Amino acid sequence: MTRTAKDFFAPLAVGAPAPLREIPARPSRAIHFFDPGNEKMAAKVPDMVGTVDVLLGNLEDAVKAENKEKSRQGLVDIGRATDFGPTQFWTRINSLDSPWVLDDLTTLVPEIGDKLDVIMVPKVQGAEDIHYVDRLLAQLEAKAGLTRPILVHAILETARGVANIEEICAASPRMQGLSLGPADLAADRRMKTTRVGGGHPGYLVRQDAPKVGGETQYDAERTSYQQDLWHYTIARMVDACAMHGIYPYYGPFGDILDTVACEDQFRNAFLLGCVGAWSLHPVQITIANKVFSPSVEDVTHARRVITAMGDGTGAVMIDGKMEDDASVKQCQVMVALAEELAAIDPELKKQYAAIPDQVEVHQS
Ligand SMILES: CC(=O)SCCNC(=O)CCNC(=O)[C@H](O)C(C)(C)COP(=O)(O)OP(=O)(O)OC[C@H]1O[C@@H](n2cnc3c(N)ncnc32)[C@H](O)[C@@H]1OP(=O)(O)O
Ligand SMILES: O=CC(=O)O
Ligand SMILES: [Mg+2]
Repeated sequence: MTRTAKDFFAPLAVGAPAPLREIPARPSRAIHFFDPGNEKMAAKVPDMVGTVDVLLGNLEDAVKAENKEKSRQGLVDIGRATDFGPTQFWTRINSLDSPWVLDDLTTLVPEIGDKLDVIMVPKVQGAEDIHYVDRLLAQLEAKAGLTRPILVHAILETARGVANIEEICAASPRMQGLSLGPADLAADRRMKTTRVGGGHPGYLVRQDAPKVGGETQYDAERTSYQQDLWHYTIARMVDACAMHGIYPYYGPFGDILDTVACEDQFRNAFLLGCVGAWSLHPVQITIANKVFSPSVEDVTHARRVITAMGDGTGAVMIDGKMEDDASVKQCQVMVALAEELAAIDPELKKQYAAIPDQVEVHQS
């Protein structure tokens, strides 16, 4: 028999901390990946605290098999030595079918479980994977005497994971969010690409061939438009996360030097409802912080609409556009995010604080 609603919020091991009833909305515009076993990267971590919303010590793909233990120990050392202040501290453990994951969890929880906010689980296929991690974490938390539950984030990077997205989101009160993993997902789906995220010049639609004198000119110059390979999956992920009160993220963008296309990909995700993206290189932190913070123009407009709409019902005209109960709700989302970010980002706080409140409206 499945667990009842009441059981859902009971700890899965005697002495484990009580599950959270709501996942806190903490800023996480960039989830910055570093290899804790790479001395050069690890040395930069203390100075990155406060400059990025999430620092994630990666133990999975991108860490060579022969370095798995070194990276795990590096993460323990960093976790013990670092005061993370306002920055969240996450890790990505090895996949559940790997020989390393059990040692990842049984080492990290007792050693630095009090510092870890979220554990990212790769290649999640269905609810059974989350149930396994959920119970094991409860046992380890109880043994370690932790007082706050470690949250779980799943990477959506298999076709089965996408098909089971709803049950994954609903599998545990620990579920914090989902990230799109476009590289593994492309391989698992047998997509014919060789990239880590981003678009593809071959995935396009072309303008119809023009007709001249009744003859269709198939050889004529025609405009073509590159399409977004990831639109379907991101949109699905956003809906599933919103429905379950957890947070969606775009994942990696592997073309580090193409900061322009990275910004576009991140912005598409932001507009569709994602709260952040992965950063693989320090240059991508700046991009994510910019893109996933509402612009001053958007916050200015949102505040004007909220002020004009009073109790939030009815319809008004602002700058020639109709605003009503539905658009004011979008504006509330924008302003709530701006306030949340202003609380941790002094520069944004200054920019948003300078926005005037006056608005001219015509009541309809
Ligand atoms: C599909 C997936 O699973 S994606 C997630 C897994 N992948 C990752 O986590 C990749 C993380 N990033 C990296 O490994 C590296 O950034 C690479 C390999 C992409 C590029 O590394 P480099 O060639 O060293 O980049 P570059 O020369 O520009 O680095 C400049 C400096 O930034 C440092 N740096 C690079 N990436 C990072 C990082 N993610 N975090 C902290 N420091 C970094 C470098 O060590 C270097 O330091 P130095 O100035 O002291 O020499
Ligand atoms: O882990 C991320 C991916 O794209 O694969
Ligand atoms: Mg992957």
